[in-house]
Amino acid sequence: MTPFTFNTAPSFVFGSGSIARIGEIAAQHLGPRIALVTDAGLVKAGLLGKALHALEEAGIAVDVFDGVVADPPEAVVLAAVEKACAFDARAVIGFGGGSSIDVAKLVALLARSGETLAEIYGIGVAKGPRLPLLAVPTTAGTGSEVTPISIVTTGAHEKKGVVSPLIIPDIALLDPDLTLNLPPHVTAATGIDAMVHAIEAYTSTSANNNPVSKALAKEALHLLGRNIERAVHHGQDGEARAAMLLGSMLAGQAFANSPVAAVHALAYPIGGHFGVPHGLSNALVLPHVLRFNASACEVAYAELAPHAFPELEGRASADAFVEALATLCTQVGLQPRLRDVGIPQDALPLLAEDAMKQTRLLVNNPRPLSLNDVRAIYEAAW
Ligand SMILES: NC(=O)c1ccc[n+]([C@@H]2O[C@H](COP(=O)([O-])OP(=O)(O)OC[C@H]3O[C@@H](n4cnc5c(N)ncnc54)[C@H](O)[C@@H]3O)[C@@H](O)[C@H]2O)c1
Ligand SMILES: [Fe+2]
Repeated sequence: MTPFTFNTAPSFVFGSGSIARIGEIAAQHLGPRIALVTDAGLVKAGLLGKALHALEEAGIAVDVFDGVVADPPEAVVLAAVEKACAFDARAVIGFGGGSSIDVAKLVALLARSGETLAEIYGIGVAKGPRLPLLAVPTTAGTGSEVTPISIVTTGAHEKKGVVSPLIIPDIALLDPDLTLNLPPHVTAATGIDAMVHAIEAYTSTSANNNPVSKALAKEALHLLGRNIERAVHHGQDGEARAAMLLGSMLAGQAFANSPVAAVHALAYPIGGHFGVPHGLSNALVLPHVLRFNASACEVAYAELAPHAFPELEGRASADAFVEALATLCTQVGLQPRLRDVGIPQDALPLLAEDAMKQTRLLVNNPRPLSLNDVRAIYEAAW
């Protein structure tokens, strides 16, 4: 067996109602002075109330930064770091979707290490140390609570990653109740993102693709594929929400160690230039990238098919898997074409050029892509 390394968050707490334990957990692991990073939508939705109450009960001083926006730009990260430093925070909580958790990771790092954001982009560049960090996901999508990744949008509309084991949270607190009121469209987009993490981790050509990631990817698809429609159409279904949250975390663990590839490389420019949510960006290119990859993934896609789609048991093939995914994206209400989200056809060459800059992801794709291939995929997706 090929040697490999597997890193994940050292501890996580999972369960309905577990947010009530945040005070006790923070007191034990984070200490009495915490910067909490979130977005205003979550505050408005009243999602923070229980957590803040529990933290207060535990005698913890909390400074809330609620300025995170989707696909967070650099300025938001810098503002959050500044606020945490002014408060003299000794630990950080990221509370929200991938955007809030990604910003929190960088706050924990930059507020302690003195490094600048500009100098830590890339794989394994950050030096640390960082402040203790707890992640509380409120979407079932990115798996950011267990990944070594933080994605930031630069001034040039490019989505850049800070990738380092240093920013894997110390603890993740996963309470599916927090996701019960997630709107259907966000549930759908984030759920498809999680499925893409599992698929791309499974077929990643990374030298560190490994049997643990593969096992996690299959289990993740099992949970996500069987529950995404229920979660979208019956948002208050606690069992479906729990399965989605667990599935997204398992997919996160999988791709944290066997990194994602061309679906993400082609999705990022869509988010960077047109503000299309990350999961929807993935869904828009997913069937087209997988059709391109299919000749190199006949076996792998056929292996995954019955995990995500029980109806494909006994008649699984790469083609059936790809078409079932395309159908699923429309069944959960996601727009099928780039034109449906307002992307003009003359923007496709720019998107293709930017996608080619995502070399850290493209190197993991099971079939190599040229600029012409990427253009053709965007054309097919338009
Ligand atoms: N770090 C990683 O490993 C990783 C992996 C994939 C994607 N990402 C990044 O994560 C970001 C996307 O994160 P996301 O898809 O979780 O979305 P998000 O954090 O951008 O949130 C999307 C929207 O959903 C709302 N929302 C979140 N939780 C809610 C809830 N429980 N109830 C009601 N509304 C809620 C938010 O207020 C926001 O408006 C992108 O920047 C993407 O590039 C990171
Ligand atoms: Fe993703």
